[in-house]
Amino acid sequence: MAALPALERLSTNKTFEGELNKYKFKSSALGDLDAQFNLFIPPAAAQRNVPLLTYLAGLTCTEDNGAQKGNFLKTASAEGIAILFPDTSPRGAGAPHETDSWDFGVGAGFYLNATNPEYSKNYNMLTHVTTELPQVMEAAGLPIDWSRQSIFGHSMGGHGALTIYLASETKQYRSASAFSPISNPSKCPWGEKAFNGYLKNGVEEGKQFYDATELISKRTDPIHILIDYGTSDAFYKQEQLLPENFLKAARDAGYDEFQVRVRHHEGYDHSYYFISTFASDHVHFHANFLKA
Ligand SMILES: N[C@@H](CCC(=O)N[C@@H](CS)C(=O)NCC(=O)O)C(=O)O
Repeated sequence: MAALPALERLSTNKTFEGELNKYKFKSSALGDLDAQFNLFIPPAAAQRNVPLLTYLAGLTCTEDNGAQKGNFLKTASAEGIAILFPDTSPRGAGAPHETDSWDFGVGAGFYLNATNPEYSKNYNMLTHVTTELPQVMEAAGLPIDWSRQSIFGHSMGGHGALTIYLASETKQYRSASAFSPISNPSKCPWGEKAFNGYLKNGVEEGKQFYDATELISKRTDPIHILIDYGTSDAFYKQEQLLPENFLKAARDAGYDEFQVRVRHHEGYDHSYYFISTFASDHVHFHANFLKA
């Protein structure tokens, strides 16, 4: 196996008695392009390795949106949980149409591994997030307890968190949560565009491997999922999110509200004002499982 790439630390900021560090490394999952991520380390890491919560951001975002505007760090500091903030796509691949629109290509990797040969060298955010980042961080000796991981995200990142959690046969993550997730991507315009672009067999392939509503129908074991969305979310109204489809599939699969909780909130929209309002609920939710 090739040697793991070194991490270069680009910045460090003390915050809530912990540290937010930004790193860069050469990512083989993303076709040897430079990749960046932020990592919040809570003060408890001075005593012991700490659990890791991975936050996946939405369309047009980078590793900075969640770290700067999510309002997760105060609760993560108090709970003794690290948070990993990956980027949302490869940068600089030069793949066809990757900068033509904001909902495909750069800033819109959809947390899958592309099978269309035009994208498969670079657009492998699934491997980047679930395998490569943990390996690179572990090799760098960062103070993480790798047996304790959970995952959450927003919009496209909510789709990523739910699908990664539900598809995982290795049970890498103990719980998943999402703000305003794209919950049934094979039935909405954002998902159809992504699947038809990145995947050789288009929406059919997406439906099989990367659609939370489809995936939950195939699960029977205990799961832990929390979803929040706002009723004034313009993308919800445009039927890009379809959380009702996911809820119905979860109930049809026999999951009750203790295993799959979907909450709607009057008047809230799709923005980080919504996310930051419910941020601490999500970190506490994951703490229940990460610290069990
Ligand atoms: N650029 C889009 C909006 C994209 C958008 O709302 N992205 C969400 C994720 S789906 C986001 O988090 N944006 C970055 C931010 O609010 O910091 C538009 O013009 O409608």
